[in-house]
Amino acid sequence: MTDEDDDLQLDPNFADRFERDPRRPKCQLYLISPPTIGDDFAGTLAAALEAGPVAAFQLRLKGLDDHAIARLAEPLQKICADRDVAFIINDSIALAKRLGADGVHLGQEDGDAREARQILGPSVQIGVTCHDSRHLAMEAGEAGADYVAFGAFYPTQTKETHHQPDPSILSWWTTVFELPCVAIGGITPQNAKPLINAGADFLAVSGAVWNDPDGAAAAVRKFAALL
Ligand SMILES: Cc1ncc(COP(=O)(O)OP(=O)(O)O)c(N)n1
Ligand SMILES: Cc1ncsc1CCOP(=O)(O)O
Ligand SMILES: [Mg+2]
Repeated sequence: MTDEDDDLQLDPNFADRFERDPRRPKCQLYLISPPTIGDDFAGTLAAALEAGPVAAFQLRLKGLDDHAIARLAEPLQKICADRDVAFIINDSIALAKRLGADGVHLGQEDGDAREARQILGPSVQIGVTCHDSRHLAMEAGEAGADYVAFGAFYPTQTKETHHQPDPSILSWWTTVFELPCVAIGGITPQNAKPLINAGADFLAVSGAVWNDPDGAAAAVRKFAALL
């Protein structure tokens, strides 16, 4: 929450009374890559994308420079394109431009959505991390983002997190704005339902897919059964 959020009163029971707007598209799965990948990842990704509907795949590799990420991205981008899955680059507007990615995801420290729009053009999707802040989300919307991301909703091993929104932020957002919202952070097939019911347009998931003991494809099927 930012200080500005204090001025925006929100009833904590809002999500309980909320009914998903039937005119809004159904909640969809948005896969986030593991922070490091091995040679076998392309096969795992292809199997995951074929196991059920996936709207988007974000390449989120940490500890590598843009050149190294670009090399790893090439086969993964093709796997996504062949299956009509949006290929999103994390963190770097320049890399998204260089690869001709379908989108870029920007954290609060990763650059400005307006600048991204200028560089990437009108048809590239721009997502912005908004943590647990309605204020940041409205700012992102005004800056021209294509989606806002709230989280981390649940504890996660994938990233050190400092914000934990209540699902009611999704209900509030979808009641007030048409712009899609993404829920992220520790989401599993077991804990996803409150986020879907609260109005999330996308569930962004990493660990619960790539670390599922039954395999990533089985994990996608488990999510697909809920959506
Ligand atoms: C869909 C989505 N939402 C949030 C994030 C987190 O982005 P950021 O805050 O920049 O943190 P890093 O992912 O860069 O560690 C995301 N990547 N995707
Ligand atoms: C990148 C990110 N931003 C907030 S939580 C998170 C991690 C998402 O991964 P997981 O689904 O494994 O919690
Ligand atoms: Mg980032």
